[in-house]
Amino acid sequence: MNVLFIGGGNMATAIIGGLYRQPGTTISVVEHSEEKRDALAAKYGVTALSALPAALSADDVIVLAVKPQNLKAVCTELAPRLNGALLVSIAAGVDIATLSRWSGGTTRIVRVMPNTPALVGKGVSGLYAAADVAVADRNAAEAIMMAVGRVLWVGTESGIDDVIAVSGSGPAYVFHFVEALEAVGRDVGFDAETARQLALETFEGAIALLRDSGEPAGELKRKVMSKGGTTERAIASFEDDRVKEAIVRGALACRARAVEMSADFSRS
Ligand SMILES: NC(=O)C1=CN([C@@H]2O[C@H](COP(=O)(O)OP(=O)(O)OC[C@H]3O[C@@H](n4cnc5c(N)ncnc54)[C@H](OP(=O)(O)O)[C@@H]3O)[C@@H](O)[C@H]2O)C=CC1
Ligand SMILES: O=C(O)[C@@H]1CCC=N1
Repeated sequence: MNVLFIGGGNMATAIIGGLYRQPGTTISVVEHSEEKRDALAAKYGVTALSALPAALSADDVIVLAVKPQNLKAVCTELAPRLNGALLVSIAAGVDIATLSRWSGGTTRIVRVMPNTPALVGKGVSGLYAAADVAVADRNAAEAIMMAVGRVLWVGTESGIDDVIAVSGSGPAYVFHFVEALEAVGRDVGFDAETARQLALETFEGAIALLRDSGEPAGELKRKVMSKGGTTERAIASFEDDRVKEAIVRGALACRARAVEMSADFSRS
């Protein structure tokens, strides 16, 4: 499979970091920044280009990995040289109908919503394709994302917005929480490295326990909360501050932004 990434930033790097180990996959990247091109070529042995190739072929898979606001320009430039290549868009907030219109009317499009843990092979991606997209094209998009983690197909395009709210943007929510836990560690007197290790081991251990035990998070939470003890006081404070509700509101605001972006781009 020949995979051409357009945009070699955070998310493309995360996917390439897993994909480059796959036998039978040739990876090229078109990226503006010379520094990023050099880094990608040196680290992953990919072909790094400063401009789009003159012509593509129907066997190529093009991964659109630029920011949504750069996507119209990229698609417009791609349209005359696409020659039926498959488009895989990882952009948030740009619908297939809009991508198709910008790309000269092609319908060979799969939308994917990955997340950055792809870089360490622990990504999770939501995928969506319209009913008329061939099984071979779905399989190609799925194979790319399976190289960097788990995949989940959603049955409607709005399902991609649902995936963004939970797992696409989700790593940032977790990092936000880790930042707070590290800050507590430092505030009570640990050095920065110790505070970081305590926070990370706590997250890793808690996730491992969730997976291994199969018990719901609420049940495991209750097992930490000794009656009249310390955790009970912490959780009561979180509840007073409506922390859970704030996280839900934030994730729904994330989803609403994806919907808003899709509406805006559909008019451009
Ligand atoms: N980051 C994440 O966690 C996730 C991101 N996504 C999606 O992935 C896409 C990329 O996001 P992310 O990787 O974070 O963004 P980045 O800004 O890190 O990467 C995009 C890269 O593309 C370059 N670029 C812009 N226009 C062109 C062009 N015409 N040709 C070649 N290169 C170009 C940019 O260069 P320059 O900066 O010079 O413009 C930049 O290096 C977005 O659409 C986002 O919605 C999806 C899921 C998760
Ligand atoms: O913040 C964003 O718009 C992108 C999409 C999902 C994660 N990052």
